[in-house]
Amino acid sequence: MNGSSCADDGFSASRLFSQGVSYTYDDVIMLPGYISFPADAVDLSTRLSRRVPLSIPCVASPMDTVSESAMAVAMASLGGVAIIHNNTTPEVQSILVRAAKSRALPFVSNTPFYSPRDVVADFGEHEYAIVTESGTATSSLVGVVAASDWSGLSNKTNTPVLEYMRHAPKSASSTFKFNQVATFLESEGLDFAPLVSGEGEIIDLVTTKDVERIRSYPKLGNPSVGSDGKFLVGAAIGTREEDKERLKSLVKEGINAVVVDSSQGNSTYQIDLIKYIKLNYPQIDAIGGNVVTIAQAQNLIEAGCDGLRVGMGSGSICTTQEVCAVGRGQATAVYKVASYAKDHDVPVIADGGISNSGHIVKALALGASTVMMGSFLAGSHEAPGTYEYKDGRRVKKYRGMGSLEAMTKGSDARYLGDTLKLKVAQGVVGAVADKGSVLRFVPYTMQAVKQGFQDLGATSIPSVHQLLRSDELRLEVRTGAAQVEGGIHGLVSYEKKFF
Ligand SMILES: NC(=O)C1=CN([C@@H]2O[C@H](COP(=O)(O)OP(=O)(O)OC[C@H]3O[C@@H](n4cnc5c(N)ncnc54)[C@H](O)[C@@H]3O)[C@@H](O)[C@H]2O)C=CC1
Ligand SMILES: O=c1[nH]c(=O)c2[nH+]cn([C@@H]3O[C@H](COP(=O)(O)O)[C@@H](O)[C@H]3O)c2[nH]1
Ligand SMILES: [K+]
Repeated sequence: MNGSSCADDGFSASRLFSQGVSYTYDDVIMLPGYISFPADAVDLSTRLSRRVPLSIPCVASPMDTVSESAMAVAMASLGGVAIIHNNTTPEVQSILVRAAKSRALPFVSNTPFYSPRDVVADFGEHEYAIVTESGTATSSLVGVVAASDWSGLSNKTNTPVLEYMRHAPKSASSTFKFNQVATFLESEGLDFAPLVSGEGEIIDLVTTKDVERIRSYPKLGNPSVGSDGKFLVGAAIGTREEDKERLKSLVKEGINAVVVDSSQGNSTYQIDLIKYIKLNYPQIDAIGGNVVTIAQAQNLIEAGCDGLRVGMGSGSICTTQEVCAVGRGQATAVYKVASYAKDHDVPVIADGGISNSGHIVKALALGASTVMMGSFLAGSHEAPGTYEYKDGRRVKKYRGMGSLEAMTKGSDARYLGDTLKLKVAQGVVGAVADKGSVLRFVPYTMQAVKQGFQDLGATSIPSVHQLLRSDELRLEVRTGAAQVEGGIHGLVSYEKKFF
């Protein structure tokens, strides 16, 4: 044979990933395809698991510095989903799910509640407080206090709320969508309004500032809403006997999917639990993991899982590969597991190691249906915790769930009093830079992913999977020098702005 053909250019994934080398996203590069459509024509809709559709392939990781109620409502508003972490009591985790499920707007204000008889010692950073008969969300609304009302008091330590609150404020329905709330505040000429549910529970307080903030972000697409008409919310559980009780209360709160959280999912504990979930809660999608091999995936799929979480040691805070010498390069892991899972109609979540939009394009092109992110979302406005300053930079704490600090946190008996008497960490505690709101940077990230798909010649996630399976997708390994060349290099200084 003379000359070269297209089939000689680059490698198919099946060939590239069968040479005994563990590759990660940065090791590989994809060769461009043919463009016959605009980037905006790319459709990123997908599935988290067998029966949970999403309009964007983004999942917030079940970590206590990433996914609580505010992340859940923001991700669902964007068309993604968050998995509420389980590093807390079942009661608190259920409250976090309920708070997300009860909202229809992409924010949670954490406005405090007081009774009229209370004396406010410190208003903190809050702008408003809600006053109800008994000081709880479920008793009747009597007023609202603004921080300015409180700060103007001459005798703060002796004045009950009743004496300076604003009486009987007009409230809006907690089921109002963003535009309805905006119209309501405008037409009533209000600066704020409590949001009240049909059952009379006070869900939150919305202000014109919130409306302006949300308006300044890119327009929201199709939100993730379940058959109950509420935001899609997932939750994580462990594999202990007591996790069955935890699951029971999470199901009561209406979770749409449960993630069985473990670094090594191929265990008798997880297999038994997945079977238990499928038997007792057939309506809930059960996501198993983590796995990085076909054999692990096979066992969890046989147990009945509806989704698979792929990644071991690839996370930014992970030390598993260092500590246990077990894991796999993330590109290889995603490709191998997805190649097997697709034959069983089980979507794959590429978990960990995502630090830019290119990694998301690669994960999806290698067979994943979604990506799960920790550090990428942790510095956001919606992540739990408050901002601090480190060396002049605004940062938020981000920690591994296998870090000593997370393992010994408060009430969780998962590790305390365990058979494992000597605790060894598999994660670290760190901090990530302030990234602003996920409502702003996730849409830009998705636009970048669409541009990557356009370059590949794929109009959707199923279509990029088709390119992969037909061997039309061509890849190569990048040498160290090629990786340097692919990054920013040779400049005396530069400013990197993503959007
Ligand atoms: N994706 C990754 O690479 C990694 C993730 N992590 C995260 O850290 C956290 C902790 O992970 P793991 O330590 O793997 O948690 P785990 O709960 O799966 O395992 C902890 C220990 O308990 C044992 N165990 C679990 N269920 C049991 C049962 N019913 N009876 C007796 N023993 C049982 C396990 O075999 C293991 O020794 C998770 O949030 C996980 O996602 C940790 C390390 C790596
Ligand atoms: O080895 C580990 N030790 C840990 O303490 C730990 N905590 C989380 N994870 C996993 O990392 C994922 C998030 O990774 P990224 O920050 O890279 O998105 C998460 O989604 C998890 O899969 C851990 N892995
Ligand atoms: K790592």
